[in-house]
Amino acid sequence: MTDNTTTAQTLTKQDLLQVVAIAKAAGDAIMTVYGQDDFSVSHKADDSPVTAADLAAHHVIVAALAQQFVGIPIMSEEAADIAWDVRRQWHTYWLIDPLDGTKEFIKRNGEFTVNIALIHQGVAVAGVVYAPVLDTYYYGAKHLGAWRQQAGQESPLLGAKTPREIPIIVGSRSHLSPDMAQYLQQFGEHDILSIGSSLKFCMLAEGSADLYPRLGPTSEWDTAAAQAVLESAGGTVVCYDSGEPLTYNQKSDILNPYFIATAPGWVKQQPSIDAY
Ligand SMILES: Nc1ncnc2c1ncn2[C@@H]1O[C@H](COP(=O)(O)O)[C@@H](OP(=O)(O)O)[C@H]1O
Ligand SMILES: [Mg+2]
Repeated sequence: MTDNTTTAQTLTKQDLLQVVAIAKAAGDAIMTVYGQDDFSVSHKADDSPVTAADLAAHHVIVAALAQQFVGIPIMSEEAADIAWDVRRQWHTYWLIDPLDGTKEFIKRNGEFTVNIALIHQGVAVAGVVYAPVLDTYYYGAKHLGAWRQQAGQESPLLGAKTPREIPIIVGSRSHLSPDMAQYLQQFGEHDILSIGSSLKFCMLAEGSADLYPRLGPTSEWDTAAAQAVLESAGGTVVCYDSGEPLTYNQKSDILNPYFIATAPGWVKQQPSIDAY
């Protein structure tokens, strides 16, 4: 695919694997910084941390996407100052978070990801999530399906085989909101797993967790790629207030509303009669 007539509908599996290769190149750039004894951390205007790794990955991705998918606009967390009047005209664009989970990167716990999403008419239609330390790729497109690749082996993402008796709920390692505890009261017995970055969506897609309620702030680039993967695997991501799918580029504000992500096949268990 080499021209700007490309739309989400014509993205092929080969195109998707090209984006996987771009994510790998960005991951390599991140790992060069990760391997250094000391790297400096600065803070952006919103006080979120940024490192040389975020910027290196950003440059790798932007250069490669611009070369391989000519004419498709790009928005990155590290180059987000694009006027709403400009980007509201975009029907198709790349939305990237070169390093999601910067706090986890700084803590060196491996729970960070490279995220590249293709947005078409407000919908995250394709995405690649790469966790370099875990050597794991998650990728998918709505019209193609979703896959995980580990140690060079690709397998389809299908969620959990049967609903679990005790659901596994995932939350942020670094940003657990007070609203979350209240929300969780509606569930009976459940297990909670904390993990950084967009890996939470991927855990739903691969069936290692069931529910990801995000009752706290995220930006559109934090969620787009992983939402595309999860929905391509059969899961859902809906706004907490409206129950409508989480969308992109529909408002000038880049912050997402609260949302609930569910694994493929998730069915909320009704409280058993013993609970009364
Ligand atoms: N107050 C806030 N406003 C906007 N985004 C926030 C935020 N607090 C956390 N986030 C987002 O949450 C992401 C990390 O998610 P998690 O806590 O699930 O690991 C961060 O991504 P970055 O690491 O790319 O900055 C950041 O964008
Ligand atoms: Mg992020």
